[in-house]
Amino acid sequence: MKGSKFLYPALFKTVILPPLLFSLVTISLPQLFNGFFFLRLLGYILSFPITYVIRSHISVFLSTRQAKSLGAIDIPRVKGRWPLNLDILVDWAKSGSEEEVGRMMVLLSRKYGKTYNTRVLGEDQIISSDPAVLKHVLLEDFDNFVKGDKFKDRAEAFLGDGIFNSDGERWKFHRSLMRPFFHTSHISPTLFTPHIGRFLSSLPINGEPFDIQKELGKLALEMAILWMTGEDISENSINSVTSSGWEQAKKSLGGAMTQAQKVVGKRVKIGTIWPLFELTHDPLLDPMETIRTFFQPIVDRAITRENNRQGLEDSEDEDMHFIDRLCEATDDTKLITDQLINVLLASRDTLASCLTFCIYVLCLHPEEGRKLRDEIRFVAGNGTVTKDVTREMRYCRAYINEVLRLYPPVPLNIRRTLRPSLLPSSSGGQPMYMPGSTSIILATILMQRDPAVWGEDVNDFQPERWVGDGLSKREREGFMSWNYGPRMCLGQPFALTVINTFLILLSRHLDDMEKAGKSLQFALDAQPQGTAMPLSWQTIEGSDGRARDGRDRMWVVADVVLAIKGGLWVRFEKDDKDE
Ligand code: HEM
Repeated sequence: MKGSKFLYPALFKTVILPPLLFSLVTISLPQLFNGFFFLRLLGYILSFPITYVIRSHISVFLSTRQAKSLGAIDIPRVKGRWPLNLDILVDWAKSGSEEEVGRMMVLLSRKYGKTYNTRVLGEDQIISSDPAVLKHVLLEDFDNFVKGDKFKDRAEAFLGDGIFNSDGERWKFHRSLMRPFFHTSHISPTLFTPHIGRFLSSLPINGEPFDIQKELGKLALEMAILWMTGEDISENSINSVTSSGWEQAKKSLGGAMTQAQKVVGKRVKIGTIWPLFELTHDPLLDPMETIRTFFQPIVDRAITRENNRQGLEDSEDEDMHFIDRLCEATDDTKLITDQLINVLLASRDTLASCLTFCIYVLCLHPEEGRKLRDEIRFVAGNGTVTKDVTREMRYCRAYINEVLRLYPPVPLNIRRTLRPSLLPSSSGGQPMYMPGSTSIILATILMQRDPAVWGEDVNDFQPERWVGDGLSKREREGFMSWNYGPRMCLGQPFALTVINTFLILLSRHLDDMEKAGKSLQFALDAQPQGTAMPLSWQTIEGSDGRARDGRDRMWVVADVVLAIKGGLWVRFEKDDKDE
């Protein structure tokens, strides 16, 4: 059975062990129970919560003792309103995909500090937004903090044996295999310029509202596939594969990726007993069928190309794509496909999220948008977008960094200890003891919005803070949108090339629109019902720490990545001054 490696031991501990222990009690003390059927029944029923509570107390006792022996302290444990902190579990489950998860974390950190243990159902669950802890986890004790076998087990059918789904030596193998392919020399803005140009000119300009977040999701998918495989999968494009099955898979690829991500996300949320929720069907079968149908002929063709290239003296070809470099390095078809799926997962949503928030901020803070466009006009003019041009755009880079600081596409990350670890604290003091086989949620978004790290103007959108040598060591270490340490994002050069190119072309498009007296504005009236941000959050008092202290105008949620609830609805509107 799928997932049985973790399920059976868990079932033994929670379902079999308690009555077994109670049976031992009844056998050793027959005089107490013989003839008292209801007492026995009650004993069996109570054996479950009692064993749970005893196990929980034993683990707390052992952890505290171990902490003391190492000169450390316990990580502060949250004291919920209900036994075993069940209220936290319920709040967590209810808030699910909403940004209220972040809200709960803020409230808890106000009470317990930047690192605390929610300890739901007697199981340690550490959460931290302390830069010192994040650095410790992602860099200083890197080998000890892994994605873990449990995650691998839940994502295996989707990510197979890919970089995202591996640790230790296997991860090192993937990383060293793929690193050279992400080098900036293999990524040129000219690959994306026509595509982004077509995207921008397809946007409605007659005042009709449109959800640009959704459109950017498609664009990010298309650009990732274009760079990885050379296939243009945008509408009306001509492809090297033509079968009707493949055409169908091409159309459904984005949806299939989202579905597969949701299934894995749900498994992670349910925890060890996820296989029990999939006894009658495997929800990954359909999306994986689509994803594999899409990639298989593309991989087959790349392998044929590689075979034809072999033996040729100078096989380095300008038109080589990520897939060709993979085929050059290995002929393992499954490995190649797994890597493509992993990179697609890593790139599509993060890129779409960053582009979405670049536009959101452009509409929200027109003054900074104006500075961005002035620089683009000055540096890039109307010429070809090249790496030299993008390198010159200092304000643009600062703008992107500031977007990533306030709206990190991956707002939370998670790791698991192999062995116990001693967590530091930014405020000094004794280290905190974290047991082995325990998960920690790294709350990047809270760290990047923390006044203790970024100063009192933390919630202001201020690209200037990134210009020159403006950033302090504390701030530099408090920015982890690309992750940190050996597992830092491999796709950064790709992502920045696309984002820079996009902003240049967008700026030119906005200039053209301006000549026609139109500007891009929020279309709040078009926001689907129930997704508009509550009005009370638009003030410091009403927001109570949400919505960047009342600065946001749209409801930001932590979905698969950071996103805007209901979509980012905008329109090209006639400027008031022209009316
Ligand atoms: C703004 C866009 C992006 C952001 C903010 C971002 C951020 C991140 C983060 C936070 C991680 C660590 C994830 C983890 O620890 O589980 C990561 C890993 C990774 N990213 Fe990105 N990413 C972006 C775009 C991309 C793109 C476009 C690609 C590929 C073309 C890519 C490829 C990867 C890969 C392969 C990894 C795995 C690295 C490893 O495990 O060693 N990313 N990225």
